[in-house]
Amino acid sequence: MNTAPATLLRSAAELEALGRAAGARRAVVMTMGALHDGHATLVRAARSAAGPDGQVVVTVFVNPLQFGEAADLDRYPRTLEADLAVASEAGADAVFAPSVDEVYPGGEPQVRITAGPMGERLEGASRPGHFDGMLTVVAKLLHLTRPDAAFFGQKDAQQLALVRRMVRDLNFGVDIVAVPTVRDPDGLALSSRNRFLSSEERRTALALPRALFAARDRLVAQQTLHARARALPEREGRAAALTRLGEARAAADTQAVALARPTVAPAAVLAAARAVLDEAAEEEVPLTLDYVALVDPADFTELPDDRVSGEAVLAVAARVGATRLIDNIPLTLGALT
Ligand SMILES: Nc1ncnc2c1ncn2[C@@H]1O[C@H](COP(=O)(O)OP(=O)(O)OP(=O)(O)O)[C@@H](O)[C@H]1O
Ligand SMILES: CC(C)(CO)[C@@H](O)C(=O)[O-]
Ligand code: BAL
Repeated sequence: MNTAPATLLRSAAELEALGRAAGARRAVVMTMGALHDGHATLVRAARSAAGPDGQVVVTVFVNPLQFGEAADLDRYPRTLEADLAVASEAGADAVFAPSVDEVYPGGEPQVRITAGPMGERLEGASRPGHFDGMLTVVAKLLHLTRPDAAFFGQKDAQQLALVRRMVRDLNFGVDIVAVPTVRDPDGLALSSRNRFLSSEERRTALALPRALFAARDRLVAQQTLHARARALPEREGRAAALTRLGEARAAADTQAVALARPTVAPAAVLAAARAVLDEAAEEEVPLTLDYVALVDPADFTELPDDRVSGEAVLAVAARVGATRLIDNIPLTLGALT
């Protein structure tokens, strides 16, 4: 791994001058700085995709266009020196950290990318204009860095889906690579905003991953039960099924339910998550739920209750104190294969 210090580039001209060897692949990781191990994981993935002869560029830019509340923009952590060290350690060759004037020399751009209907759902509904601002800067940074591949975290699942959609709809000709969410050992997804949480707030915030895991466990339990029920020979009656499974009488009824309804419906997955979130709303340091939704990963529309198979994302957003956090988990509905 390349642990030489990454070159700090402050302007588009410096980025242009970086150049690259003929045929060398360039991989880009876009960030708003305050780098943590989630970002480092993206950089390591980019490094291994680019290969030793390729080039990895990390961008660090707190994009005013994607912030609603001025306070959120003002207090966003800015830690460039530490970011350089993290990016270098993870294998970046260069860190492009332009000023706002460098990115928007003519002031706020008049022509922007519009995220469309997907940009108005969930995060888009809570942060109006956020996704237009995000896509506009991602488009600019793609033009400035001209990578073969760009790496994005699954933690910002709706952002990832929108970037994919923009690249497809507008023929950007770049590979978008998704990296799974990196979590602290207690389950909390790493996020630059976690540093604002007091220890009590952090305890409450753990309801986010707990809710997601409870929903996943509910789904898997039902899928497992159904798979076991299906595996029993048809001629065996319910009594024999009971003996085989070594379960109590109630289990036979559950089996009948499992067979009648082959998998968990969206409402049941959501109910498992909601139960955890409702409890957290009653804590002394409470969680204020913004949304919890089971959505289609392609367009972030909510799944109807009769959708019992296929890919899904369970997404949640909540405030704890003054900090707003998001998290999600990918799920596969339907019978175990
Ligand atoms: N825990 C994580 N696991 C994987 N990828 C992550 C994680 N946190 C952030 N990323 C990804 O890093 C990239 C840059 O994200 P960003 O700089 O906004 O960091 P962040 O920690 O999400 O900050 P915040 O949540 O406070 O905005 C995005 O593609 C994002 O999805
Ligand atoms: C992609 C991004 C760097 C654009 O500002 C930002 O939204 C982020 O850090 O996820
Ligand atoms: N992490 C996504 C960027 C934002 O919150 O503005």
